[in-house]
Amino acid sequence: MKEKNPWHTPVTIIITVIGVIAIVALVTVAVLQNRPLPQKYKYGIVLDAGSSHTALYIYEWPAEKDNNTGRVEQTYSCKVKGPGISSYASAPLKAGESLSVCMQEAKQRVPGRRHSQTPLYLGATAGMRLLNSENSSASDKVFQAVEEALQKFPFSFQGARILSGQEEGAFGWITVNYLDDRLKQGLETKGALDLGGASTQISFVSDNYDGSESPDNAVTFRLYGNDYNLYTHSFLCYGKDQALRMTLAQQTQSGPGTINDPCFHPGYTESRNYSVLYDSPCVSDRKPQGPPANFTHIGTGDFQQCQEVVKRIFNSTHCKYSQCSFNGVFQPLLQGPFGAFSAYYFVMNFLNLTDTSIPLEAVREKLGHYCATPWNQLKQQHPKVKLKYLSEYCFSGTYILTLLTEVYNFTSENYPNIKFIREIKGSDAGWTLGYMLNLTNMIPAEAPDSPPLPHAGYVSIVTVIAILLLVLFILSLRPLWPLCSKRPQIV
Ligand SMILES: Nc1nc2c(ncn2[C@@H]2O[C@H](COP(=O)(O)OP(=O)(O)OP(=O)(O)O)[C@@H](O)[C@H]2O)c(=O)[nH]1
Repeated sequence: MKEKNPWHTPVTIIITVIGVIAIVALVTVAVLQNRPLPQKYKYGIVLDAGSSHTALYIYEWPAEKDNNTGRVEQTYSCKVKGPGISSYASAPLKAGESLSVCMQEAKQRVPGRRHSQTPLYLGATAGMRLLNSENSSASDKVFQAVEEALQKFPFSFQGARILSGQEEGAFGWITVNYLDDRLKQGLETKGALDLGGASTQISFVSDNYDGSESPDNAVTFRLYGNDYNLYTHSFLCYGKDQALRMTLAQQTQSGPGTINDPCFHPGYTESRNYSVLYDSPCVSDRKPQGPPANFTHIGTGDFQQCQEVVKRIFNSTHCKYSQCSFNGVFQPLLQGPFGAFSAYYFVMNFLNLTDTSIPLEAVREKLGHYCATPWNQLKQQHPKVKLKYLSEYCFSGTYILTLLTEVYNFTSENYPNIKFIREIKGSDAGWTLGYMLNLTNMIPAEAPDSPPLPHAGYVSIVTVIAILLLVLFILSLRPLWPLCSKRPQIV
């Protein structure tokens, strides 16, 4: 008689089939449930209303990562045609109109279904700070016009306001360190050096600064579980355009008809209007009495003399703190790497001086050579560069070098710690990203929970467990094995 194979009993077959189905179902559900969803994005728009011009930035981040950050990226930037909004004090409506081309572009770039949830911010910096201090009603009218213009767009407009110098410095520092992934990882931070048209900011963390000396320069943050005591200062009127006005004011104090300016190239001659030059709160109190309407601005192209003229706009005679940069402003010991952006980058990039491993002496020599280049020769060499920019690079380069080495006290040892940067990982260095991250609460105070397993890791673990279960299941049927392996006996 043929002995029945115990594997062929209906109960065993049913149990085996159910077990296999259960395991397959378990793996399938795990894989499907944890499959990465098609990415959905959110957007934010920030308008940087600077003294020299306005720029629009669009940022994008995966929708489900709101609170986890690390992934916000600039996807688009648009330079508004014309001057900064503070220049429209006498025709405020034009300030609003000037934004429309970039805003229309933003409307195209942000998907329509996201328009109403996309926050739109406008932050104004030193140009509006100066206008507000000089004529607050004119500044209010400019803001009113700008707000009315922005409200016409389908975004979620969150208001237009002037950033304080401290905010501008601190948000620039956040941007640089966020993009460098230094905050999330709790790494040593990078200082931020920002040179605008009307103000300049220096922000860094120093071990010898805890905010007790000169508390006005302190900003404290808790980001991703780490505490930071940031030193920051914004020098109003020390952006490169206003600094140029101040050096010209130094040289025209007695109201001459002609000035020989070492910061401009030999052969450069321009007629300038006294009223236009002194039409800024940075210099208006120094306007000479009864000057002629115009003066002739003649370049002599001498870097060393230019540096002497530039140095005169920094007052280092008084300091009530342990140490100061200038104008009696406290500055702790410089520490760590620095990112220098905005005009620092534009100017040093044009001058081919972004490589900070070049010894300072060689940088001075190069600048000396550049400043001495005749104006006509320079125009021929750079036919496509805006004449205003081209004429000012000698002054701007000298100003930057003087500010960094004579005022902030960078030396040959720590000058190489500076990196001149325009952008980091595709996002412009500047205050706008830090501002948006802050207003949208995208940088948590505490470190986010450790991330779950990556998808592939999760699937592998589930598969291994399923295989183990299958093996265990087979082993559990072991009592049937001897029967199964016994050769059927024929009686
Ligand atoms: N060479 C060059 N200079 C530029 C460029 N864009 C802006 N600048 C100049 O660089 C300086 C700083 O520009 P921004 O960083 O836009 O400064 P801003 O926001 O207008 O000024 P603040 O309100 O003081 O922050 C200004 O003098 C601008 O005229 C550029 O593409 N090339």
